[in-house]
Amino acid sequence: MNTNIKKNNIEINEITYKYQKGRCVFNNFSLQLNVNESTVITGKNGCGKTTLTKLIMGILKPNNGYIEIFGQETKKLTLGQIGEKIGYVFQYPERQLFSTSVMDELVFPLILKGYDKEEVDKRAEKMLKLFELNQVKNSYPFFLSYGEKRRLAIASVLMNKPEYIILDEPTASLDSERVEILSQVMDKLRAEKIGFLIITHNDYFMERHGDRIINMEEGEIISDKRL
Ligand SMILES: Nc1ncnc2c1ncn2[C@@H]1O[C@H](COP(=O)(O)OP(=O)(O)OP(=O)(O)O)[C@@H](O)[C@H]1O
Repeated sequence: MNTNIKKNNIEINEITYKYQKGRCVFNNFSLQLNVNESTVITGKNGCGKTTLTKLIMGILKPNNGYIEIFGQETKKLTLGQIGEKIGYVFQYPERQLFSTSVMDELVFPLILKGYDKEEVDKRAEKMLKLFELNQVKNSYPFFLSYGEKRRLAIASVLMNKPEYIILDEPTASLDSERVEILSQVMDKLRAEKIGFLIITHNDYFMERHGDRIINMEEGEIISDKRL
């Protein structure tokens, strides 16, 4: 295979996954995602969408088969190495917020990695403005509204400038105005050739952002089309 194609792919190859206390979610499941594209995955609750994203991020490990991101097998990478390349916005934003202020939530991970404080602060200020979080910048993330938490979760993932972004139900609890703000940020990222994997039930969002739309049912792909 051409190595360039491999490098631009997330390759999910014949994976089987069963939760310890649950049924088999995937049985011999394969899928290739082009990281320069925006792919939407949709499907009924419980069909395995979130499980798939967690498998790609290395949070869950397949029982059989393998997953490669940018030409490297995820089982040979640490969670941190995967997170450097792929930004993951959780379905429930409170699960990814851990700092004591909104500003810290944005800057702390990058400061820990040794980035220049001035540059990080500048990037954070841009995010606060973009996601309308300026007024709560000193608040404890735990006390934010659900919509604010979601916007903060997305902003903190973008701070890292990932090459690919997975968004699990990004429009849940955002009003239409804020869906539009998010859409415009995503348009800008697309212009910078950043691809997405978006899990959504929102038809408007799907059509606006999907180059490719995959419909799943019980751990299987039932349709896969390009818009
Ligand atoms: N920790 C877990 N332990 C056992 N079973 C689980 C666990 N998490 C999810 N499941 C089951 O695995 C299946 C797939 O769940 P998953 O959350 O991936 O679906 P989904 O398509 O993302 O659903 P939703 O749209 O509701 O988020 C479901 O039957 C679910 O009940």
